[in-house]
Amino acid sequence: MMADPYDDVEMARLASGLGMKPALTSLHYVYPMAVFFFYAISSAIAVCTLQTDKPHSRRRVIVWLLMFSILSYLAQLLNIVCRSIGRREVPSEQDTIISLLSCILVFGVELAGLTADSSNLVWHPYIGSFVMALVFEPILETLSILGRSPELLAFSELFDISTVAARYFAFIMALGFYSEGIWSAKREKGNDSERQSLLKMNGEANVEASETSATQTEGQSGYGSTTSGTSTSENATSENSSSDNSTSETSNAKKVESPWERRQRKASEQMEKRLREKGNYIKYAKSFLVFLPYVWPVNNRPLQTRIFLVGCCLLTMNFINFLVPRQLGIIVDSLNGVNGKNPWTGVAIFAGLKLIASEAGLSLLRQWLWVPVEFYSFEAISTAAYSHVLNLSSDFHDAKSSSDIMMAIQSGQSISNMLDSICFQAIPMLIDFNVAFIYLSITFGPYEGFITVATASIFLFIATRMISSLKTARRSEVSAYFEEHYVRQAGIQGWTTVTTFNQIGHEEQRYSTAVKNRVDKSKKVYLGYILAYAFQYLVLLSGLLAGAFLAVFQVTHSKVTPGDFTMLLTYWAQLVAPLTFFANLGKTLSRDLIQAEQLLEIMQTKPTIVNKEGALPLEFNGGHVRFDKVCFSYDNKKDILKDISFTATPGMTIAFVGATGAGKSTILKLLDRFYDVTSGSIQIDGQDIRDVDLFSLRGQIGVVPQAPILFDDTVMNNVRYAKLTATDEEVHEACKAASIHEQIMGFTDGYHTRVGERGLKLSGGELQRVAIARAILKRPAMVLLDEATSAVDTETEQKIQEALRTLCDGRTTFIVAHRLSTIMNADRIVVIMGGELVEQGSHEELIVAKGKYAELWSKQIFVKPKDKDGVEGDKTTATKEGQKAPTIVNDLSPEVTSSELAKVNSSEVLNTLSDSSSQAKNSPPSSSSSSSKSSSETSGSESQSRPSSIAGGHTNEV
Ligand SMILES: Nc1ncnc2c1ncn2[C@@H]1O[C@H](COP(=O)(O)OP(=O)(O)OP(=O)(O)O)[C@@H](O)[C@H]1O
Repeated sequence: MMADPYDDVEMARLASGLGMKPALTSLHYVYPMAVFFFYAISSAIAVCTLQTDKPHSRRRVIVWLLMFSILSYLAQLLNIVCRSIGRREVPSEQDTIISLLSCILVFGVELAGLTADSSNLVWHPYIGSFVMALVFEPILETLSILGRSPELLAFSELFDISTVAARYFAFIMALGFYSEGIWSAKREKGNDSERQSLLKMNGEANVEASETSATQTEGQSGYGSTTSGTSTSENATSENSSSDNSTSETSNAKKVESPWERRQRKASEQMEKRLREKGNYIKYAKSFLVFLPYVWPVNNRPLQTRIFLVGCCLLTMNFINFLVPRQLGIIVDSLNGVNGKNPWTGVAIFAGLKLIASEAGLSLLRQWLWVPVEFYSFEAISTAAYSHVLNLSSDFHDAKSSSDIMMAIQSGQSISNMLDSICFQAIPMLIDFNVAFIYLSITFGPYEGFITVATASIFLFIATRMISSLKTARRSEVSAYFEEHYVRQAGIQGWTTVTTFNQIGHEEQRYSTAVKNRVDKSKKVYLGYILAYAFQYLVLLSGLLAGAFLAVFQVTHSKVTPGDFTMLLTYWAQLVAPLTFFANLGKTLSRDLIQAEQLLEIMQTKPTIVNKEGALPLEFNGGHVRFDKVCFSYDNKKDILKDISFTATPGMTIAFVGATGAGKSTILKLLDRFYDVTSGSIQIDGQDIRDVDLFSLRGQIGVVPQAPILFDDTVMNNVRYAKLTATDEEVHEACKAASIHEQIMGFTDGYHTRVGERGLKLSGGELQRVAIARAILKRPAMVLLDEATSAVDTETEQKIQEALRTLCDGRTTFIVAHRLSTIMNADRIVVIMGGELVEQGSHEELIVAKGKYAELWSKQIFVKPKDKDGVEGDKTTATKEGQKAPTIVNDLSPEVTSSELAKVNSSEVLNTLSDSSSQAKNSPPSSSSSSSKSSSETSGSESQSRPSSIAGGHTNEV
């Protein structure tokens, strides 16, 4: 009679006789694990180092071959099951079954990776796995055959051997097709472009094209498209990435982009750009080390100790998470009398463990320890970001919208979030999961361990796929949400316009459409999530059922106790949270990363206007200002100022006249060092302003801007902003000097009246006088007035002129002005045209010179005197060349106008001044200084009848 071929004793004898059984068993476990680790690690490295491969023309065939290999493992498994059913016993080849199941899982994961729609797939993790299979499979099969007696070969063994051989062949074919695809790609590369375009008409090439277009479509979505690191890296280093980006920009340009979409797209593009620059994720992540001093409490021992204790709490929590289900099992066993333990003691221990694991136990302690650390990093990041932004220069603030900057500063929170996700959730959950896997494998055997890992893998795979499939829907929902927000905000902010134009109905309609759109999108996303969660829980349930069936089988065969079964169920319930968390981790991390990226960009921006090392404070000595061949460009492309040279002696008033956009305000900004000159230099009392301490320079200069901006605070605090230590009396005095005191006292709450956002509740004239009061309170050594009286009527202007007289008295003053009354009383008038200084001199000198200024001035005097009602003439006058002429407003009264006219016509004046006219036109710096000297002398003599050069009280004077 033939011996039972599957007699365990016989098998053990044969195998152990050959010493191969233990080796075979180990290899059964080692093989799938080795393939899995190789695949996981090499894929992770490929993602981190932004590796990509070109689209492979044989990908589809390789997918089919891999699918065949997976089926072959399944066939082997079925073979074992059938054999066991035939023998009416439980399969004894536990290691073989686990190995086959694991291979199905590992190669199944690879199959999913191969079929994922990514054209720039990195191939070496797959090819390496196939090679490993080619190495392991023959060894395993040989050991397995050697372990059997040759005479015992039955049909099932022959089937097994032929299945392995077929699979072996499939792996070889897969490698062959891979190499063939690489070679043909190389050959095609050598072909001319004409032939390549013809080839693209073929089926395979079309697949390639469609795959590429799929990637492009993903790239086109641009903003927020980096939820998966893989896709980011793929897009980032794709050969076509630049064209992708341009396509993306074109497509984005076509549709109207909301500010939110723009922000997201830019952040995403910025992240991709930096990734490309850095070359891999590791270097990219390293750039975030700039935040380390804000996150890690350097030199703060108490906080460092707290962090250490938090780490201990987390580890203890892991241990408790393991003890709780185990204790429940012990209680059940003690109730059943299995372990002979006292159930009361068991319950008391259980209660203690639950208390420690609860929100009132370790969790409370951990949070209590962590709160100061969390607030430390929040405080450190926020203040550092705010201070950094305030210290950045004008070029940065010109280029960024304030809302973008504010959003970026707030995103400091996302750095804490990222750390929180990784340190307090991801790492502890990973530990929990591994402990569960090991403990369940030990208690219930490797099948249970396999079920745990398989369920987790399938769950994570399905969850991440579902989340990414909902990405587009979610994105359009957020867009719709912001659209709704903008429509609502626009309606409320622009309420006056809406009401004035009688468009309330239109706005209501617009808003209801936006809300409906958002609700529709939200419903779609909501349903998607419900379905996704249902599916994920089905997977978990299947795993739980499989595990439970196995455990019940083992309980009924007395291999484990009912308590172990209870422990298993409790453990499973505990594992759901980590799995759900990991499924969402990629999404939350990439969102936080994009936000942190915005802050990183700002933190890496360096101010362009900085103090030179060892810069000394400005030594002010009267205020002798010299512009020496100053050239300037905002963008280093278009010249705004060209070779500007002039000097101002202490106490002099210089007025700048010129067409709008000529560069007048720019001159004032250069003087206050908001920007540095491109070439040439600006000196104050012989010191180059780039060499002196920036704050000491600005401390000496008082500015009254064209459109002053006030804080939404009281009048008192707004004026006091110029000198925070000023007393109420000093503020009152400054306001009196600015002729605004009486008006302020007339406000409902006097000096404690709030001025509204940006000073909205004040009139233009009030606003400018408050700004002048501020400048007076500062008591600057030099004054810059940028159209300080542009927004006011004549009466107010007179009051402002009085205020300015107080401010400018004895101080070197630079004025950008459009009013004749202001300009003609200046000691020096500088005419700027298209960024060039075309002439300079006093009013009389320029009239005699008959240049641009005289032309303009006479036009205003002759053609457009102020009418009786006080209506001003046109602000701009077109020149013959069609250019914008210097803007001067004739604000002189008819009486003054006629006396000025008489002055012009008086040959006496002309004769008197004709000598100096030659010096006026285009005077070089040296002559300019002499001219300025003569001017200052003139103004000095004039100042006897005119106390201050600027104010002078033109009505009296003329
Ligand atoms: N921050 C900036 N960035 C880039 N270009 C700028 C910036 N500020 C001004 N410009 C450009 O520089 C030129 C000169 O501007 P500036 O404000 O000095 O003119 P202006 O003579 O004072 O005009 P206006 O009389 O209208 O105030 C203009 O063409 C303007 O568009």
